[in-house]
Amino acid sequence: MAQYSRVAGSVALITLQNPPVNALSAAVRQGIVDTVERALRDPEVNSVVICGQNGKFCGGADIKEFGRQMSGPPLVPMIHAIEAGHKPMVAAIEGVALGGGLELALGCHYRIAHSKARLGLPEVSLGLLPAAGGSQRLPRLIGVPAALDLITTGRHVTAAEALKLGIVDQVTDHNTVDVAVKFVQSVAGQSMDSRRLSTRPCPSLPNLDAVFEGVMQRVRQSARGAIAPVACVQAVRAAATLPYPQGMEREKELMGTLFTSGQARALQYCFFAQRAVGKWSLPSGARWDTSKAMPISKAAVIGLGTMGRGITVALAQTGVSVVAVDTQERQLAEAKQAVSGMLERMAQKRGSAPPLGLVHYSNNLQAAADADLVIEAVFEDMALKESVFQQLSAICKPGTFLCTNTSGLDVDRLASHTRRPELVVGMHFFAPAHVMKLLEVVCGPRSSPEAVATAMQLGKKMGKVSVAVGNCPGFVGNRMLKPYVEQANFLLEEGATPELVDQVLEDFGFAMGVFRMSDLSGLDVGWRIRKADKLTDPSVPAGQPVRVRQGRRYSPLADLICEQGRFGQKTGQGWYHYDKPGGRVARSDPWLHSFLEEYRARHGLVARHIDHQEVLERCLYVLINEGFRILDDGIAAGPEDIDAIYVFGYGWPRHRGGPMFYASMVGLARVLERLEHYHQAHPDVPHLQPCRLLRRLVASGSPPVQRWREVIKRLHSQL
Ligand SMILES: CCCCCC/C=C/CC(=O)SCCNC(=O)CCNC(=O)[C@H](O)C(C)(C)COP(=O)(O)OP(=O)(O)OC[C@H]1O[C@@H](n2cnc3c(N)ncnc32)[C@H](O)[C@@H]1OP(=O)(O)O
Repeated sequence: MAQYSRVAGSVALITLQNPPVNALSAAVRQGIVDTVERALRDPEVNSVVICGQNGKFCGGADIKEFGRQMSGPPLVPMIHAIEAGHKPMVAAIEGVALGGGLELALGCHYRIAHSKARLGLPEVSLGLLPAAGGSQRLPRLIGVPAALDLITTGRHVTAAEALKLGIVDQVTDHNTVDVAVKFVQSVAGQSMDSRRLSTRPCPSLPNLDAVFEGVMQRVRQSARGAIAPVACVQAVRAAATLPYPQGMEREKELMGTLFTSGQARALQYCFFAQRAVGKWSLPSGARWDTSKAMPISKAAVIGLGTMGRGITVALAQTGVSVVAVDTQERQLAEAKQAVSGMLERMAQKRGSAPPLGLVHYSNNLQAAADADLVIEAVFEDMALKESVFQQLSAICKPGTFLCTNTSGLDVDRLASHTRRPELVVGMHFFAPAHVMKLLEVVCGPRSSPEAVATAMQLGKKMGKVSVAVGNCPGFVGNRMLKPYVEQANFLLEEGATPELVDQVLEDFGFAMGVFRMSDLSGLDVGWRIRKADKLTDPSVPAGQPVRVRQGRRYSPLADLICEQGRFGQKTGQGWYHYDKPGGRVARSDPWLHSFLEEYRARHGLVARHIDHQEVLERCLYVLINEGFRILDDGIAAGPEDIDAIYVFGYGWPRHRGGPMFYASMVGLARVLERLEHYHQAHPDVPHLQPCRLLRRLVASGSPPVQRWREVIKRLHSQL
């Protein structure tokens, strides 16, 4: 809806009303059309201000309407009518002007923003482009390079940057509507001809072709197969090269392709999935909106390796005072330097002072005594972590939350080593912890609602997408990763190369294939875990083939690589070769290829041709199958939780929506059929056996992913 009122005698005030963000639903668009017509007709009105209710101008088109039959007046003629109007119209921008919201403002003759407002055209992150004239008006207003930047990245800009770029005419710290009303009165009666952006030429640019070619190349490289960023460049090119009406035609044509694409559906699903995981609830009754999160003003981080350092930085960035503890003097000294360096570099980028004073260092666990929350990030070793938890339990004040950054060990077992197991939760960060958006909050069976709520809220404050998950080996993300990596190793045994597997996964859209990723993370980490799981035991029982462990197929390839001291990037050799230890550029390694040949010969394996489809299906479907098991076991509340974990923590291409969404797009029956096929070919790989929940969903007609919870709800939940 849009409310019409008269202020200061002759100014029509149109207020968009659609909480929480005044999205341009059919009703709002109808309201705007009606009220603008009324203002233009009303002889008592000489100017118009458009604003949004509750301090928010407009969050753009109503994304919830996208999958449905469109109704109500379309945006393009609505904005055109505003621009063509003979009375001056000013957008009073508070809160946000995003997507269609900013396009509406660009149709106005002037824009005045509050200093705290954020503006942007984020359509690209929903798989779309600004198709209500935004791709044509913005370049005419601020020039091609700046418009390309905003439209292809979808980034939000502050009011200050918007003023610098020329998007807004004025920024105010006062009441924006009052300022806009005063302003519009001052221009009432003037000609608006020069203020209509559609009538302006795009500022000319030397080497136009070269600019677009360069941008297109960059965009294609970083888009990893996403089509919207490419269409955005094409639309801006139309603005730069065609008259406005033809440019609008091109914008419409490009949007037509995007709007119905699977990628747009996937990205819009991701938008809602990200919000859905914030509304967590546990079978214990604990919920996001009723469980009390405790304020955390002082935290302690124990163990200052890579993870501990990143977590310290992330906490300090949030304004939390941190005591960073490591009992090894050398590690402590190195950590001090590294943490300060990271804080300084980040502050320099932001143009603010680094929060160095918030971080204190100690070599004594006792320093954690008065912390509100402790995050243990010591070496991934159960005995060591148990000992740390035992000590923390004795040292810390009553009520201190004890969190572990373990990537997969039993949180409940750690809790049992404390006097207050209800205060223990997992906070599983992803490296680098100050950059990566994901946080798995692991709820043990005894974790209290307050402990979960506190960890979830702290994660949110740190800018993370926090997902509540249950306690099992590897939790959600790493549990699914295990069969994926295992399948990749089996493919090598059967004739594939790391280059082939990585290429297929990167073509799918992963930032890095599984082998390049393993080299980056360090191969020794998994080796240590397999040793702890007794999988690498050299004294395999007599007569037992070495490619079978614990009754199932096992590939010792990664162990053999580690035995050669090849731990990945850090040692300069792993699945690939690097020019030096710590080198980043992965090169094909002839040694590895001969090693694979010798390995196959030793085990009587004959290399066969493996096509891209098999690589993709075996790697992805086995991971998805484990996702179904996780849902069936009640370790994740819904498919959105798994998808958010994979998109924000594991480099799953966002335009594919996450593994569970992808499965629903492929078709559950097809995923089931292919898993059955591969399981038949590899009966000694239990992970390929289709999971019960997948069969159940197929039997119930393969409902869309948004309705899986109805089937899962009836199953046992461990969350
Ligand atoms: C050929 C056909 C032509 C069709 C033309 C279509 C044109 C499309 C152009 C567009 O405008 S696309 C939309 C562009 N806008 C956005 O991408 C903005 C999305 N929203 C946000 O980024 C954020 O929500 C926010 C506005 C910055 C607010 O962030 P905040 O953290 O304060 O709150 P949230 O938790 O994110 O959101 C609160 C609540 O509001 C819902 N919501 C937000 N934006 C929209 C929207 N544009 N449409 C519908 N709903 C929206 C969000 O889902 C939350 O809802 P919940 O139920 O409370 O979870």
